[in-house]
Amino acid sequence: AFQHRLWPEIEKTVKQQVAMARMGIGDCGSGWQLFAEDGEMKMYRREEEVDGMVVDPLKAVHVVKGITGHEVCHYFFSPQYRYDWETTLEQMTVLETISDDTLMFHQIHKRIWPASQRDVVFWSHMRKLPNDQDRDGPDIWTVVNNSTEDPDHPANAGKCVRIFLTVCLLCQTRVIPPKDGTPLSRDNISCKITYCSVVNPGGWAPASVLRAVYKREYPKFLKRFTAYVKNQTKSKPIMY
Ligand SMILES: CCCCCc1ccc(-c2ccc(S(=O)(=O)CCO)cc2)cc1CCc1ccccn1
Repeated sequence: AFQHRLWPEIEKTVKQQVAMARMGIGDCGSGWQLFAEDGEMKMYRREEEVDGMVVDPLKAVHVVKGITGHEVCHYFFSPQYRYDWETTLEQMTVLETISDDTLMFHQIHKRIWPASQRDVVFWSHMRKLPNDQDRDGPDIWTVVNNSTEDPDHPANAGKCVRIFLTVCLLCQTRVIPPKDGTPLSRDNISCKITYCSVVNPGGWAPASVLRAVYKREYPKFLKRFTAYVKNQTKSKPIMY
């Protein structure tokens, strides 16, 4: 098939991000600190600064009943649903359809006082991965979003400060077949979600402001997004 100019970068980044997402939190010596918890959802961050800017890596793990990894990735990847669950989104444009599982986006996020407004250009790729741990286990699905350049949307040309991010959503479906051999229902499935992100906020923003924004926005985002997927799928056939 025709190779898009971004394909080598996409391949490399997906493999790298999936490997990192699969790594556990490890013991507390690994620098991961739990900063938010809500039921099955646990959010960790590492405090890191680059040139005095906060670029704290974030890793969230969540287990949600009644949905599959394919469904979670479908609603995360597909542009037509994004305004429904991404509350900080002011504008989203699909810049290029690279393939049916790879898109390029420009997003302008709502301004968060006192920092200046941010925007981001990134490619987004959705992929099913073989479950190499458990051969006959359900597949693993992932979406990787990674900042990229677009000549028509140069960084910091307008009112927004350009941010740079790498995001990996990794989903592992779990099926517990009913004892009595009845057909599978949503009561017998759950999805283990790992969400990893590293965001460079671009222009300078006070560390206290950034950390407060992330502490407030990330738990809200993951809870709202997963509740959205449950609600969208509850009366639809299971998409494995
Ligand atoms: C002063 C604030 C500077 C940071 C603002 C910022 C930075 C990045 C992002 C963001 C977060 C998740 C993605 S994604 O996972 O790819 C999904 C597609 O939208 C893309 C962009 C957003 C926001 C705005 C605040 C904020 C922080 C977290 C979570 C949600 N909102």
